[in-house]
Amino acid sequence: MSTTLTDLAAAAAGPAVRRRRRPRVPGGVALGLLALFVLLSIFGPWIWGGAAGATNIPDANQSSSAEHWLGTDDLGRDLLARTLYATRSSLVLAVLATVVGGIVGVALGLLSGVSQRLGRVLGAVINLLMAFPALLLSIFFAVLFGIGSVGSVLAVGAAFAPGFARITQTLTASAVSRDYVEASKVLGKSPLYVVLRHILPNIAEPVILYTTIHIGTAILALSGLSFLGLGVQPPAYDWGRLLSDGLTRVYISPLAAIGPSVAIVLAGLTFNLAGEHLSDLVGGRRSAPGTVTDPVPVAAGPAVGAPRDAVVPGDDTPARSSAPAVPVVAPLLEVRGLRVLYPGADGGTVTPVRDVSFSLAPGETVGIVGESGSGKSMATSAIAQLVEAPGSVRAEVLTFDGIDLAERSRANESVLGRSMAMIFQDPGEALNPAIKIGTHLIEPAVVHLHQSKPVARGRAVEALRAVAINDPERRYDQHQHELSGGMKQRACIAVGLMGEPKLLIADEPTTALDVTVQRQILRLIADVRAESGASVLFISHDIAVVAEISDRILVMYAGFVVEEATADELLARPAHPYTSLLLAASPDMGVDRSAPLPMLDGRMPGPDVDLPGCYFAARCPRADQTCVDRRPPLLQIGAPAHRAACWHPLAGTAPTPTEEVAR
Ligand SMILES: Nc1ncnc2c1ncn2[C@@H]1O[C@H](COP(=O)(O)OP(=O)(O)OP(=O)(O)O)[C@@H](O)[C@H]1O
Repeated sequence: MSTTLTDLAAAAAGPAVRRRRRPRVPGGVALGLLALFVLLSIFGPWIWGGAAGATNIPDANQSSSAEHWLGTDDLGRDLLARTLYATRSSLVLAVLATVVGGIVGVALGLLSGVSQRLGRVLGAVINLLMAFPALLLSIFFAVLFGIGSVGSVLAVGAAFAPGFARITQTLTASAVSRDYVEASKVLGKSPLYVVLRHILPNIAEPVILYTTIHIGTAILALSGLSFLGLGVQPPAYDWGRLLSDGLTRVYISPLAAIGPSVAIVLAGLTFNLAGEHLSDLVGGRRSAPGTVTDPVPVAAGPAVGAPRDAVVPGDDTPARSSAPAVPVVAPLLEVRGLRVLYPGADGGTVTPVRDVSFSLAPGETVGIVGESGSGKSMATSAIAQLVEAPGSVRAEVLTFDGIDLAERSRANESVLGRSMAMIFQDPGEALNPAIKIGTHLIEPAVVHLHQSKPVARGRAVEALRAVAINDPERRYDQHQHELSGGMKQRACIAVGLMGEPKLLIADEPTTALDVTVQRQILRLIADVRAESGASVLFISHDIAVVAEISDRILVMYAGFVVEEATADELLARPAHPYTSLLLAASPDMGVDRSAPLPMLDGRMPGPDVDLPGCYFAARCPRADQTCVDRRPPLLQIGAPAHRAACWHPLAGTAPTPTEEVAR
């Protein structure tokens, strides 16, 4: 009858994975019974207190009668009155024990969910404790904490804590991987803030449901302890104590034992059913998000008042900036020899990012393209300081807006939080569902620009308007589930505008959106760039999408930049065979659509593979022994801004070996 962790996780996840397995007792019955028990525990002692405590020796040990339905005890006290009176103590102790277990378990679960190392140790302890039945653990802890009400509450709480820790750990592990937690880290928030602000509100619902259900189990556990003489001690009593006393005279008056037994079973069932009903209600509520459709963006004009010359009226193509192809001013971002390393399974090292070097001028848009697993996201995570232990980031140079990102300091974190904004692939993941859109928006302004909330609110409404969200005042107070996918992504871009954005990192921002919305978002990013002057690092596996928005393009393969050129040059004269195959495989790039797409045979070497030569050699139609034996450096090929790492670049793009890129 108890609801399982899976049920709770399913309820938390939403209707898509929620299962209905059996006919349920109507929710109204469960809630009605719950209300009855609550009323009994409040008013019971007032109503039946006198009868429950009044001794009457001549009436002692009577069996059931019209006057005493459950009979009397050895002091002549009415057992029905005592059973009703004991509702308060039984329920209050059960609630206290569950709360104790909940607080301890949730704290342990949060700790193990946010710290991987601590998580492993705590996880082992939790697993060990979960191997024992809770009732057995309660008896063990009751002996440890001492006999009596306090000891039994602590014992049952301690026995429940592993279950709470397990569900919290599971929910936290899922919550910490959400993009809005990553975004919060970009803003430089402390782990405590992240836990309180982003994790706790999102796990609260299933944890509360779990608590409700466990009150029923706590009633059984505490009654069991009292029955065994380990719980409530005379003259105090609860249902377990009454059951224990009733059993001694079960042959005289069976109802003396049956009365408290029925109370225990009924109360236990009531809390379980009420928990299940709440769980259903939560699932039902989530199934009606009231999603609205994406509005057509503000006609042809730029969303944030971009200069008219940046946009051709009626043209839906995102405008490229007139920024120079090669940075001639001091770069905003300078990356040289960037590597990301993780410990491997066999004690070795895996290197998802092996060698990335590039620079980004103020106002410039650089696209990073490459097939899945080439290290695009990992490289930008390293730039945004989002690579966490056990991963480590190495770089010869890694500077942003004049600060050395290798130095972790509060001042640096503040610059990052203010000036760097991330736009993630799935806007639904990037916005915390428990927090209003407006709260997401004002955070960067309040935390990093120290603006007052009213000022930040004014700016937030303007930012929503700037990204073409209609009725921004109303949207400000809504939650993410009330917005369509395109609107959510617009809201995420608006969050980025709330600081002083100098760099927008957009990691596949259109992949999760449908095709028409994709183009609106691409255009919006181009407009935002034109208006704010921010640089953009735009990641996609789709070279056609990258080419539309970027001034320059980096092509990544197996953790290396294998080619770099202006967008026009790359499309017209790809030098690396891999780039050429990527272009040929993209149906949007003007290739003959009737011809079959060339397939890239073989697989990209994983981050655990260490090769002396070119990582593309095994799949390359032009490869020879030199490619297998020696790694090609990134060399200038033809045009000044065009570089490729290839011993045999494509015709018409002769290498210039003397101009090897300094690293
Ligand atoms: N925590 C991690 N530890 C070790 N390796 C990882 C970790 N996270 C990702 N990787 C590996 O790093 C490599 C690069 O991943 P990354 O996500 O940067 O690729 P990507 O080019 O962005 O791909 P996609 O387009 O699919 O997101 C992959 O092989 C991936 O398996």
